[in-house]
Amino acid sequence: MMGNDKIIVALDVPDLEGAIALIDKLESVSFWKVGLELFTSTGPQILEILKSRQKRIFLDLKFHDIPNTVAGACRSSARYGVDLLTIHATAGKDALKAATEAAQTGAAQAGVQPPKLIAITLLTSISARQLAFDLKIPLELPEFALEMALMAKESGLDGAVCSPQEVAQLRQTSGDEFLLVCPGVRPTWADKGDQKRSLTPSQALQAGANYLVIGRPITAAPDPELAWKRISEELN
Ligand SMILES: O=C(O)c1cc(=O)[nH]c(=O)n1[C@@H]1O[C@H](COP(=O)(O)O)[C@@H](O)[C@H]1O
Repeated sequence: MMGNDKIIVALDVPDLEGAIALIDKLESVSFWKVGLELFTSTGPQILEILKSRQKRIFLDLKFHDIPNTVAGACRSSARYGVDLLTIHATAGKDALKAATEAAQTGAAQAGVQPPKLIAITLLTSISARQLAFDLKIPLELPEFALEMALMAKESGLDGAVCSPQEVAQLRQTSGDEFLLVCPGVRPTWADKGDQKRSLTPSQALQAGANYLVIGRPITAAPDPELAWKRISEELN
């Protein structure tokens, strides 16, 4: 299958047992995302399990703190030898720069490849209305996402996380080398849940995403294998 190496499946489950069951069930998934729920529960043990199965890892801990603290977190994360790592762009330029350097340092200390550090532009669960009325950001949503991505790029990050609805514009502005990862992806037959700015997997890839992050449409499906197969087939 061609399309499915571009899909990162979100392992959003509460414990190690549930995670292992999914990894074993979805054998052909090669790239898994470990996020706040699972990592808080299991710690690095889940990373060891994924590595022992030769899987690629997106460690999505979405750091958002002062420069010194995010740098420390990125240094520690990079030692695990993960492939992708996230930080919020709104932590600011100094934090983004410190994080970039620290990720390199941590990886070098452990003798592993440094992760690609990518910035969250604007969470895909936020609507244009919420951006304006709750967060009081006086910019149009696409412009805000773009500004965050450009700041991340200027600060030396490898890429950004954005919704599929902004990815075409970000691709056009940030060039071919900048990694663009899109969560908030929904096949036509799946529930939107809390995602506000979604497109289908094939639309998101056509718009310029390097990777798609998909969780519940696969992991919460009555038959996760079937859902995974269906999505992979829709992409090919
Ligand atoms: O960093 C992320 O991966 C992320 C950023 C974002 O803006 N929106 C977003 O949904 N995510 C993650 O992507 C996954 C989406 O999961 P589903 O909505 O179940 O497909 C979750 O694990 C989120 O934590």
